[in-house]
Order: sequence, then C-alpha cells, then structure tokens
Amino acid sequence: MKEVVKPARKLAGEIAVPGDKSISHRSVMLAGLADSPVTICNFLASADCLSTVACMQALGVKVDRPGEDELAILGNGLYGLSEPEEVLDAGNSGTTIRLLTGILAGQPFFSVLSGDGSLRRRPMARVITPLSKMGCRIYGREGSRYAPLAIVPADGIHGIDYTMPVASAQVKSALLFAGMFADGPTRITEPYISRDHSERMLQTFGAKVTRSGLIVKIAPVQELSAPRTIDVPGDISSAAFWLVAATIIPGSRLRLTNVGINPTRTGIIDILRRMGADIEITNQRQAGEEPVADLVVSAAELSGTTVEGEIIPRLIDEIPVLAVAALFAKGRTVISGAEELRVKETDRLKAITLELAKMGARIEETVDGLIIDGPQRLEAAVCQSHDDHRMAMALAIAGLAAGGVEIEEAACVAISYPRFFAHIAALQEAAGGSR
Ligand SMILES: O=C(O)C1=C[C@@H](OP(=O)(O)O)[C@@H](O)[C@H](O)C1
Ligand SMILES: C=C(OP(=O)(O)O)C(=O)O
Repeated sequence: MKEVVKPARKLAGEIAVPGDKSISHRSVMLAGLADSPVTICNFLASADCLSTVACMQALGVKVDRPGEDELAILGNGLYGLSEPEEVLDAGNSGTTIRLLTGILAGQPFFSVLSGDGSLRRRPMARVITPLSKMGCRIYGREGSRYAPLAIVPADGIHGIDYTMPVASAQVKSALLFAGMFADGPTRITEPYISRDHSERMLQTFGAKVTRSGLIVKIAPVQELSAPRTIDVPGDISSAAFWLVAATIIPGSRLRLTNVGINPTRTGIIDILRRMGADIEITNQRQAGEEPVADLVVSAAELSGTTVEGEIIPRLIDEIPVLAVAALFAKGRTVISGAEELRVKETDRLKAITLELAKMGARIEETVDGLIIDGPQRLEAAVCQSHDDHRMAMALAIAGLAAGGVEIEEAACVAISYPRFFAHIAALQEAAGGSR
C-alpha cells in the first residue's frame, strides 16, 4: 500500500497517542502467567502486540477483547501453559520472539517459534547463548543464530550471573522471565540501562526483582499475583513522531496526552530539548508502576548535537525520526554507538540514509551512526519504507515538514501505530488542508 503525505501547514490540537508497545507485550505475557483475571486498558492493538496475544492463546491462555483497546486475560498460573500444537508465529516482532523464548525455555514441553522474513534474519544468539548457560535447550537455524527456534524441555534450569554484551531490554527481559523458573537467583549486568518495563511489571505481579546500578536480580518465583487491571500508558516512541513534527513545522503547537515518561525511555525528550525544542511536561501522574504525563510541544529552532553512549538505549527506536529533526537543525548532529539499528526490522542506518537522500538529504552513514549537517532543504520524493514501521513514519514526518512524500509499503505502520495516517489526516483537516 502507498501513502501520499502532503506538506502540512502548522500542526495544532491534541493527540492521544496509542498504548505503549513494550508495556502491552509484557502485560499480556505476565497476565497470561497468573491465575486470576486481568483487564488490560489502553492496550496497543497493533500487529506486533496481536502476535503476542495469538502466541499466548496458542499456549492455553484465554483472551477476550471486550473493547477496541481492552483485553481480558485469564491464565492458568505460572506453571499452567500448555504445549502448542502449531509453530508459534511472532510475525514481525522481535519483542514477542525474544521475550517468549525466555518464558518457553523454562517449560516442560516442546515449542517452536518463528516469524516473518525480517524476523528470521534478526539475531537470536543473544538470547540463546545466556539461556543455554542457564541449562535451557534452544536450537535455531545456522548454528542457532536465527529463527525458527526449537525449544526442548530442560531438566531444570539454573540461575546465572550474566554480563550482557549489548544493551538490550529484550535480552534482559528474556533472562528475567526465564529466571522466574530457575532454581536460584539470576543476576544480569547491563552495559547501559535499557527500558525497565519488565522489572516494574514483574514487581507489580509480586516477583522479587531488585536493581543496584547496572545490575538487576530476580529470585525464583512460585506464583504471580496479578493486579486486577493494568493501564497501559501512551507510547513515547509513537509520540516522538509528533514531538519532531511540531518542533520543525513553524507555528505548530500540539498537546500529546497520557504519554509514558519512564526515564529509561525519555532520551528523545532530553535530546530534542538539548537541541532547542520547546517541550513542556505537564499533568504528571502514575499509571501503576509507570510515570505518565501530557507533553505540550511548540515549534522551535533547533541546533545540532551529539548523541552517544548511555542515551542510545533510551531513544533507540526514535533515531530515524531524530535524523529528520537533525536535517532541520542548524549545525552538525553526530549520532554514534547506534549499531543496534542495523539489526532491527531493517538496517535502519542504511535505510534512513538511502531514503532521505531521495528527498535530497545528504547524510553520512558511519559504522555505528549518522552525521548530519543542517539545515537542509528537502524536496518531494517517492520513498520506500523497507517494510519498517519506524521508517515509514519518519519519512512521513519529513514529507509533512518539507515538500510532501509518497511512501511505498506504508501499511507497516500497523506494526506499532495503526492509526498513524488517520492522525495525519485529522491534523491536516484541522489546519484547513495542506500547504
Ligand atoms: O524490550 C522491548 O520492548 C524493546 C526493546 C528494544 O529492542 P532491543 O532489546 O533489541 O534493544 C526496542 O528496539 C524494541 O522496539 C522494543
Ligand atoms: C525494533 C522494534 O521492535 P521489535 O524489536 O519488537 O520488532 C521497534 O518497534 O522499532
């Protein structure tokens, strides 16, 4: 499917961004391992999270959907999953396959996990290696590097002390989830702190998870005690597209309501503010263990900056749209230490350089990042999403702020933000049409 995005006049009004993808996945998995009913509100009913739902159903968890964004989950307890009859399909979702591998590695039954062409090219050794050290038996293609993954029952799994070579919340979460089924404590050291939604939600479910600096520890769990409801905050990774759009389109002012502002996710706010963005954080409150707020963003002049080190995992999914912001900023922006972008849905460093070049942008792709000198003038172009949702949305924001864009393979926005183009249309209409 193609989408045409016309250049926008100023953006104004309010957007309720959809529920957080990371928290939605985790809520279904943990609620499915409890034995009392859980209602999940503001669930992100996107393709990735629905892959998690289908996998949990195939494992014997009962899931009803009483409302568009509401799920009712009834599990059979921590030891109550049943052997799936079919291959579990994680679709396009790295979070689904890696976190479920952690859960399934501790089960007394056989299972196979796979996904689409993109997912079958993404690295899986990063979860298989530490899980194997715990005694789990997991096999994959090409020397256990790629899915499909076959998981064979182990004779009991053990807690380990593991130092992760890459900052990855998916690897950390897989180990924390497997650690629930181990016979002793599991201790994980991260190079930098990655998103901590699993730790927070495990605590909500009564698991003993503690953190000291870069070390997180989980004790074996006998049973999970579920909260009656989980309120999923809005996704800051989806909000990021509007934060950038309203900043770079002159005269704009947008209110983004109910956005999760967990400090392990707010790198995009920190960097945009450092570049000169006008982002106000208001109405701060808690949604369970997660902090939320409304964000009010007004157009502002940006300057280039350096993005590296510990902040990278705090904005990893926002780098494609941050590259768009950098094209509108005065001076040089250097992003480094972001080589993880090469193993996402597509090689995002390569794809963003290639596709924005079609609009006339000159971006230097480095081994682990991007160098962008701004401001630059962008022209209308036909671009490819590479079937990557974050690419499609970043290109749409570039087109909105510049001369428009036609995006091929745009349907992939359904992976994390199904109503993205509907929100663009509503903003255009509210502004009285395009420029
Ligand atoms: O744990 C999660 O929910 C996620 C972790 C990140 O991946 P990595 O763990 O591979 O960095 C992120 O890119 C992904 O969109 C979601
Ligand atoms: C990388 C992403 O997700 P996942 O790893 O779950 O496929 C993403 O949403 O940008």
